[in-house]
Amino acid sequence: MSMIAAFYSGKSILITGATGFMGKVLMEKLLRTSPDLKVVYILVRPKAGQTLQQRVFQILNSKLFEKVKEFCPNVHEKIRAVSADLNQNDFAISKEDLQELLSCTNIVFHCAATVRFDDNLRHAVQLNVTATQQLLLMASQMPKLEAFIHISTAFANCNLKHIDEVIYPCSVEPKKIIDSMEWLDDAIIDEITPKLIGDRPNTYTYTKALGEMVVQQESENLNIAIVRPSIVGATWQEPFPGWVDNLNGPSGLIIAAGKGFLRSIRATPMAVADLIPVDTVVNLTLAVGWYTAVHRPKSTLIYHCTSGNLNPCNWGKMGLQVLATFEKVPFERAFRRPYADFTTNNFTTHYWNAVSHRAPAIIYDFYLRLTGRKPRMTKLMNRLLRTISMLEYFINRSWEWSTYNTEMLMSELSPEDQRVFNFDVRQLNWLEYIENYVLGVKKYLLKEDMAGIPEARQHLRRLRNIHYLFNTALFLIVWRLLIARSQMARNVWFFIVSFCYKFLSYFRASSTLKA
Ligand SMILES: CCCCCCCCCCCCCCCCCCCCCCCC(=O)SCCNC(=O)CCNC(=O)[C@H](O)C(C)(C)COP(=O)(O)OP(=O)(O)OC[C@H]1O[C@@H](n2cnc3c(N)ncnc32)[C@H](O)[C@@H]1OP(=O)(O)O
Ligand SMILES: NC(=O)C1=CN([C@@H]2O[C@H](COP(=O)(O)OP(=O)(O)OC[C@H]3O[C@@H](n4cnc5c(N)ncnc54)[C@H](OP(=O)(O)O)[C@@H]3O)[C@@H](O)[C@H]2O)C=CC1
Repeated sequence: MSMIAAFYSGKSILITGATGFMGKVLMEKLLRTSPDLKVVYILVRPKAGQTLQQRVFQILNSKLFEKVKEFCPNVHEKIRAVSADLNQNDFAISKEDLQELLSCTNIVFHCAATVRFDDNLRHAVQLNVTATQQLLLMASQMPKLEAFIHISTAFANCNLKHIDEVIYPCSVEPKKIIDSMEWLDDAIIDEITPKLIGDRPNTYTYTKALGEMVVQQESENLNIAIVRPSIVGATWQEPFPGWVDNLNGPSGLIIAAGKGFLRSIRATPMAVADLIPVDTVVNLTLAVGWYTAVHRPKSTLIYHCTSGNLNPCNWGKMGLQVLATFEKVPFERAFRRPYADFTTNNFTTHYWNAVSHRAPAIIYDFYLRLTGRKPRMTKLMNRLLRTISMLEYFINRSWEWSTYNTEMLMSELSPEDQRVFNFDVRQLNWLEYIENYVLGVKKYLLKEDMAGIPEARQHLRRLRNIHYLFNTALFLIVWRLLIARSQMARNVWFFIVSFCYKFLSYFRASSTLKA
């Protein structure tokens, strides 16, 4: 019997960010392994014209939740969606809901965050710092609370090269930042943002670091732990391999490469690709929840959920495997045949951006205009290049994360728990994982049917022929122009033609002699 699964039975669990990538997998695993839990409260906001109920209904009826329904047929009854917006004061939760949350919650998993790299500081602070502070305040009023688990990121301190499982202070106190957001106007905030974030690449990593400091300040009153995942990718094993439902991290770029838009990217092939499957993160998070509640460690423990020091894979190996998988399972309706390469300096990056990204987009838009359609490729390509520029920081560096606490926790688990809540990334076979990831992107993100593969192959063959035709035509045009304008080109041309003629004559003569 799993001790962790038994621990969550009968418990009331509060999850923020349950509609997000990680939150959904967390909720699924909890319900599947502990179908006797009392209730899962999820803080949800209405979004994109959908009510809370519609959002929850959509999630529970998705492919991800198919398996859980076998273990927990009354899954709908176990979930209680509470209307809440973490951008609002007191989360705009109704008094009755708040009362119920405060009096019943046993465990809190705080996953909600803005993960956008380009968010303005005000919004990132509101969600990643102020909302964390408010949630901790709520937690301090929960008499039955056993553990509060905060999800941070391994990149919160990406300005350092070696990162330990400790909280590193930021130069300005989070309380001061929160206060200043109240009275500073947007223009001034934008101006001071680069100074505040310092040598971090974006507001996301900075505000996640501030969020950790807020957690630390509350750690005397509460039983808290922090989980720091690195780049969270598709599921490895559970509930099935390859599940992914958003474009964050590598997923968006896998699509861009598979559809033939992405041709080159500035990346360091030998840099460690510190990817971690989402189900591994969830297993560790649930184990941390159990350990924190049952063992009540004296201080706030931080757990790195990373792969680099235990089972490293680099971007070069990952990129090659992604491309190899496109050969087996091509994506449908590609713009060009999938092929991409890494560049390593500014000059080649700009060159290939112009030649392989911008020029084909301009040509295609010209073709769209000619055929009376609206041009769209240049806009799409600009967006892709902007996305790449935001991710480049993470694919050109390597970090070392110590995993002492995570390994300690692994050794504390029973063999059954090590199996059910497996977070031992040493068992991960990267080539298999990446292949399943690409397949998952095709099936669950692009919603493409495997039956369409022959048609996709046929489409790629057509693209190859167009490519050859285009190159030949381009060569002939350039050559014709050169011959018309330069004596030297004419001389070279006559030399090649006479050489070919002599070679053919010799070949013909020698074959006649042999006969
Ligand atoms: C040797 C052989 C070489 C072979 C090479 C082969 C290449 C194969 C691919 C290899 C993959 C390499 C992958 C490297 C990836 C590295 C990732 C590093 C991530 C570090 C994570 C740090 C850990 C964390 O804690 S953060 C959590 C993760 N967060 C993110 O990833 C957020 C990133 N996204 C953003 O910040 C924004 O979305 C942004 C700024 C990128 C774009 O903002 P914008 O306002 O322009 O767009 P959106 O409104 O968001 O969306 C517009 C449009 O674009 C689509 N889209 C969104 N994100 C992505 C994306 N990442 N990639 C592609 N497309 C994206 C979105 O759906 C929208 O589409 P619409 O159709 O308009 O709706
Ligand atoms: N994905 C990754 O690569 C990594 C993620 N992390 C951390 O993991 C956690 C989960 O990330 P992930 O699942 O990928 O992120 P997602 O963007 O998929 O999910 C974010 C969640 O936060 C919720 N949220 C955002 N704003 C609000 C709001 N104003 N009110 C209520 N809820 C809100 C979203 O709700 P809604 O659906 O309504 O938008 C969503 O449920 C985050 O803390 C992130 O920092 C750490 C390392 C890497």
